[in-house]
Amino acid sequence: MLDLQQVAVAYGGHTVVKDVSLSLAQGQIGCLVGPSGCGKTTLLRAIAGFEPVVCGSIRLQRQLVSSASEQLAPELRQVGMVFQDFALFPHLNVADNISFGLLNLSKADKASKVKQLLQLVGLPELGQRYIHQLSGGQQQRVALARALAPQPKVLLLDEPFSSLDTELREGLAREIRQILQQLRITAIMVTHDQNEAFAMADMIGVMQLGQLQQWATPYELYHKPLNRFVADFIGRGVLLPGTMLDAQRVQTNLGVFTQRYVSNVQTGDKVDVLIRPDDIVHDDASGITAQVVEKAFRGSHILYQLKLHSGEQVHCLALSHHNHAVGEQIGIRLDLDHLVLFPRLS
Ligand SMILES: Nc1ncnc2c1ncn2[C@@H]1O[C@H](COP(=O)(O)OP(=O)(O)OP(=O)(O)O)[C@@H](O)[C@H]1O
Repeated sequence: MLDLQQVAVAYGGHTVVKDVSLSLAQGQIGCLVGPSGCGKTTLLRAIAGFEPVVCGSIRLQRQLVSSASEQLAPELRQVGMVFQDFALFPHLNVADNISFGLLNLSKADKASKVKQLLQLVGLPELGQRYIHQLSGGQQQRVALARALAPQPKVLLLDEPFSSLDTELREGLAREIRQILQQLRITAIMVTHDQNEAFAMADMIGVMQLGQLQQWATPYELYHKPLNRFVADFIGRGVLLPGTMLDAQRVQTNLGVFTQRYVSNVQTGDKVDVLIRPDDIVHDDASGITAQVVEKAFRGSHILYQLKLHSGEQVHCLALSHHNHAVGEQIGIRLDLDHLVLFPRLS
């Protein structure tokens, strides 16, 4: 449906997006994450047709829309956009904002379409309100309805929730996912927030310095990061030093761990083992202890930052009735479902 092959985009001869290949099937939602300046918005703008590609190709429903020699104008791509600042018209009411892009429709058809869209985004009563009379979350729903009105082939969302409260974001991301799934709209969203990406995406792309490091399902990305950058970027992972005892067992300061599959490592190799907060279980009966350095209450859980006796620090997600003070030693054990290892960079 949406297919990018080896896309490169440059500003004034300086390449800021390099060799990006990804694809989404009809109705799938993709998210792009990565540090500031890594090229996420530029890639989105290239898909929309606002930036030309210097290499590679972009296809929408098999139609070539961008290549080094061809460039379909943005207005001919049938791409919808939702922006961070909503970009709604303050002098128009909600209904008129939504119907703004609906050309060639009778007044009655426009009204019926607007009614249907307001229903879809959960604002059936608010058509006559002005934008300043809406909350941030409601404004973003209107922006979504406006982008969906012309029935775009693909919807692009550029940090659509970043000006909203944290508590609102994840809920709205899930809700918008349901709306898009209901319509089987293919969408791609840029975000800074991993939780938002996890709530929204079928596929997530992690970008670094203009390159796509991994394009995978949220599960795969979390559990099988392809490289250190992805492991480090996604999900509060810590890389704990270890030494391979043989091709499957690794010795660390938290004990010996066995991997089910033989990977590309040999006896004696120095490696780093990826440890996520949910891999470390708080266990009073364990002989291994660590000191609480910091704690963050998360309602049902507490996220502890712990210092091992060797000095390394790890995170531990414990049930919140296990409430310990900073400075206390607590028992821990490692409960790893599978090992993610990277050869140590010396
Ligand atoms: N119009 C422009 N002209 C020149 N360089 C630009 C332009 N827009 C962006 N850049 C540069 O291109 C690179 C990628 O920018 P881009 O906005 O795509 O990153 P991003 O990942 O979306 O960042 P952020 O998360 O901060 O929004 C950056 O180095 C940026 O400075």
